[in-house]
Amino acid sequence: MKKYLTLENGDQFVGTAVGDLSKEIKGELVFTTSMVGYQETLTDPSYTNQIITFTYPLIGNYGISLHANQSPAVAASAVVMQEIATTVFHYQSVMTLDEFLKKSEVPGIAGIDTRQLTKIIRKHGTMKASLTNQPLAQSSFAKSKSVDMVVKSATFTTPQDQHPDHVVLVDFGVKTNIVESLKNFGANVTVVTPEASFDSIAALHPDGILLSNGPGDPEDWADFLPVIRELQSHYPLFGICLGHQLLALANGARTYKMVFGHRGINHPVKNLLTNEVVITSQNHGYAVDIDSVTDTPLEVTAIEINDKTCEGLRYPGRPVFSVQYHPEAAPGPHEATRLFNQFIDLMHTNGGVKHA
Ligand SMILES: NC(=O)CC[C@H](N)C(=O)O
Repeated sequence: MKKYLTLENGDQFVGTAVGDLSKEIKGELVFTTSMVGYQETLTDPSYTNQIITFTYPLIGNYGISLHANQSPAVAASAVVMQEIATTVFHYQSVMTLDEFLKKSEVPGIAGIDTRQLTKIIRKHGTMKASLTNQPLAQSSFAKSKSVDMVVKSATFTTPQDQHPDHVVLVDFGVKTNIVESLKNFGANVTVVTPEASFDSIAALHPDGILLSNGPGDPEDWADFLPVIRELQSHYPLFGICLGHQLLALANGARTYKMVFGHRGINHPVKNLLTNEVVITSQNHGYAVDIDSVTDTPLEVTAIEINDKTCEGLRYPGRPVFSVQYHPEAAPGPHEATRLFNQFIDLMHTNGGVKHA
């Protein structure tokens, strides 16, 4: 069965339908250069409402495991591949990628020249696209908000340890491995939604606050910025990806939409304080305007080597910092995992008490 991928600029690709065969969708077309980790990528909530193109030519060859999901189901709207593996080899595999997509009711298209498609996205930038069962004579791409801001309403805690560091994690669409990484470093985690007020967070007696990753335009979260301003003056705070962008906005810096973003697992980031370079996992389409940080109380601590964009911030004099990349990886290299350690250390030094 054929499937049609139509881009906002009129370009059209024809391929084979995979996953949910009947479903037709629209979304923002992006590409990731990750060679592995398709299951983690597809279930990362930051990809909500996006159509993911994998630049790696063969996807699905080690199947789907019960342990790799970053959220309960596939979060991306659709997937574009050159070739989808039908024969799967891995001892933990419980189903094929095609079965996983079908189960998640997510459509896909295979047999696409993803190299040509990626060149188009790199030239014209990420754009809206649709996946349909019939060729589109003329596609209509209504102006819409970047994503529907649907976030989980559940608040959960991990079992109490004897002396746990208590992290309150504000969930804008968190990846499972951020919660797991905090737990691995001995923290007790309570997840709250961005509807939480400062008082309701303070009532949980946190030792530290984590602002999570999440989909969409950071400017859509303006209502939560006053809460961040209060949180950062009371608690150690760590922002990851969207959380980093929100920390910047809360302090008066600006964000902007990048041409095609950073999505991959080998982005080199230079720490400006130590001159050290780490290879990082990334998935973002917006960035903090590095020049706009100058007029804020924040300091830029890291840049992406290739395009010199802002990758890290800190608030001098306060135990508050953030990174644009994903230290929890999943998928990706584990070089930056120690940032969780740094966060735990800040909570210990600070003792979770008011620091302002
Ligand atoms: N991974 C994320 O948190 C992504 C942040 C934001 N939605 C962006 O695309 O820039």
